[in-house]
Amino acid sequence: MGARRRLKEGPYQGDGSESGGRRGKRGRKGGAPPALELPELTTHRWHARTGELAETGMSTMARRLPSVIVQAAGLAWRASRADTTVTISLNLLAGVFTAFGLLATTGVLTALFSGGPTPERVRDALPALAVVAGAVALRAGLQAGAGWAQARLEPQVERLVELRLYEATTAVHLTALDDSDFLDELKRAQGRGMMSAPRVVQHAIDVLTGAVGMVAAAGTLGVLHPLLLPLLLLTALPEGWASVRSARMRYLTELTLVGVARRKWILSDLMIERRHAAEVRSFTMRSFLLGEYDRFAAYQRGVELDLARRQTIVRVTGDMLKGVAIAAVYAALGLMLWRGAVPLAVAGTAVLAIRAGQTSLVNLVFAVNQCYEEGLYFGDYLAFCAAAESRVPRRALPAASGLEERRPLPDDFARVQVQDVTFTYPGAETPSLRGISLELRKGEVVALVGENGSGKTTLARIMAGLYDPDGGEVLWDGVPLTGVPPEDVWDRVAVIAQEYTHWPMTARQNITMGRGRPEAKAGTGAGEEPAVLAAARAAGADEVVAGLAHGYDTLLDRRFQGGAELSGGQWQRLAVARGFYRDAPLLICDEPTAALDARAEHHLFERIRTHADGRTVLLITHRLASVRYADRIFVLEHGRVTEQGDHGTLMAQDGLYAELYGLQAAAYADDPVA
Ligand SMILES: Nc1ncnc2c1ncn2[C@@H]1O[C@H](COP(=O)(O)OP(=O)(O)OP(=O)(O)O)[C@@H](O)[C@H]1O
Repeated sequence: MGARRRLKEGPYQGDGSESGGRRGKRGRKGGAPPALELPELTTHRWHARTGELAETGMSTMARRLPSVIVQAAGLAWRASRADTTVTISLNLLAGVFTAFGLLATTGVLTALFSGGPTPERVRDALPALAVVAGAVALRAGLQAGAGWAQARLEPQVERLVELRLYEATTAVHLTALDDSDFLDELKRAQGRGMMSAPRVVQHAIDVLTGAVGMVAAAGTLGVLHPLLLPLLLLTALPEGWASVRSARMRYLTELTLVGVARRKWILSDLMIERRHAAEVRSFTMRSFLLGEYDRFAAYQRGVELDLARRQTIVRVTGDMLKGVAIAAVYAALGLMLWRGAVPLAVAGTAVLAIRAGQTSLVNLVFAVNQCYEEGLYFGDYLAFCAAAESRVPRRALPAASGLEERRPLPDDFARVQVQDVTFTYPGAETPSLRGISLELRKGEVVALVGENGSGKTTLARIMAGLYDPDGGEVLWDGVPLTGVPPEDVWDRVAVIAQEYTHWPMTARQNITMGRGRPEAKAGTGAGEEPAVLAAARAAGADEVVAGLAHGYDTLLDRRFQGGAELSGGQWQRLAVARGFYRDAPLLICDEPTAALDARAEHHLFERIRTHADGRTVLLITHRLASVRYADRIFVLEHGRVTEQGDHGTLMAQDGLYAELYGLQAAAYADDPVA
């Protein structure tokens, strides 16, 4: 409530953050907007660049700019050599014609300002006028061609950077996605970083275009009279300063509002998404959510109004300085004319050249600023891609050397051995697995049981080749999983995961995911691929599909027209069918029945008990009645195997298993208390 009142009273009163206080004393260097009062947003790493930008002066920018331009050029070159070449060469040629046209203007003016009757003077000026017209037309054509090539470059650059990022994120070690720093860098790279790539290319080309225009105008002025060159700089500087400062203010404001925008986005998601709608109503969340949204929106509005005010001051100051500079330039030109230092025709051309050069210089300064800013974000993107690529397991790379000398992973196995496996999640203080050893023989059903957090899912993920153990090995007939490409392991393991994806695709694709055959037939059952039908029947998903409007072709996502929604248990039946469909020798079932009704659960465990068509099954479940038929049971406690054996042995041991089993059995007894 306190924070809310503060915001309502005036967004910038009382800055709670240290950086905001310091910046306030220094008078918000670089046009940075006031810092946020909301501690959860001020500390966010999204602001990492704010300070850097605020502190960066023009000289630092000029020093670092070449490397940004080289990166942009490299990116454009990789995206399309032809379009990059065309863009650069046409821009250079356009500059040549600009200078040519300006110089030809002197001829026109000389003819017009000479003595004699007017029709004669006009006639004399015609050849030079034709040259000017030709140069202007050619320059316009060249600029249009350059613009077209530049527009073609943009989507190609976007495609390149998107692909590079997603190639890395889908290949990195799964542990990277448990690392909060990595996730943070990923968000920055995927959002602002990726967006900056086409912009950095575009601004680098703008820098080139501005520089070429400048050189053309400056060259012309230099030819006309060397003193005219500084006059050009004098007129362009105030406007250049104003546009850079104003852009930087806007930029810093946007950056400071990123946290607010994210919060607003999360809140709007809560208020419009169907999946939250029921809880928003039943927990009477409406006024809370609207109030929170309004709080952030009010803050944003305040910051933006403040920006508009500060930008106007800068723009007016720039315009005033520009007026003074232009007056000084015309006074200087007048003086030179009066003294006879330049003829009238040359002074006329100089005015035109100064105007052209002024526009180019303003564009150039602006483009340099933009290029530098975008370059910072592009740097984030590049750094993330490099970091992500270094976290792709080396053995996953196509050219991984040394692997070919090792033994390949067998298609099937006689036994899988887990030897003294230890594992700690990144950033975790305690290990999740401590020296686990167990063995699975072909065709067995082996169960892992234990209380919440004992390490069952973690072990299953290591056996599925998703995590590499910190110590110890998982071996398939003596071949360590860490020595073969991970795809080879994933290909031979089917996982029915505890948390599975509701793939926003058809029912068929939800079953065949990753193994789907392109020729998979459409239809509602009769023409369906037998393996799909068998997997669906085994999981009870056939009943789910029978109730869908378009059978296996039904899209399972309500966000699309005609899309259907399933219940939790129906989704789980599809997830189980997906596991059964995948013809892999090892089937890992991690809590496969949590959402199933009693009949479906019984049916599924019956299937697993009969060894799921001869496969080896690793079963994780808290339903101990279903575990009693397993060939062997391993009990995990705090990441260690503390008991092992079949049901009878473990009951006789009277340890944790017997206790948990007894508790569940008692719940079904006629008189639980007895
Ligand atoms: N991504 C993760 N990052 C950090 N720690 C994790 C992560 N996933 C699990 N853990 C921790 O590892 C330990 C083992 O978790 P795991 O999911 O393997 O347990 P489990 O036996 O499968 O539990 P449950 O019966 O609740 O499914 C827990 O202490 C958990 O907090």
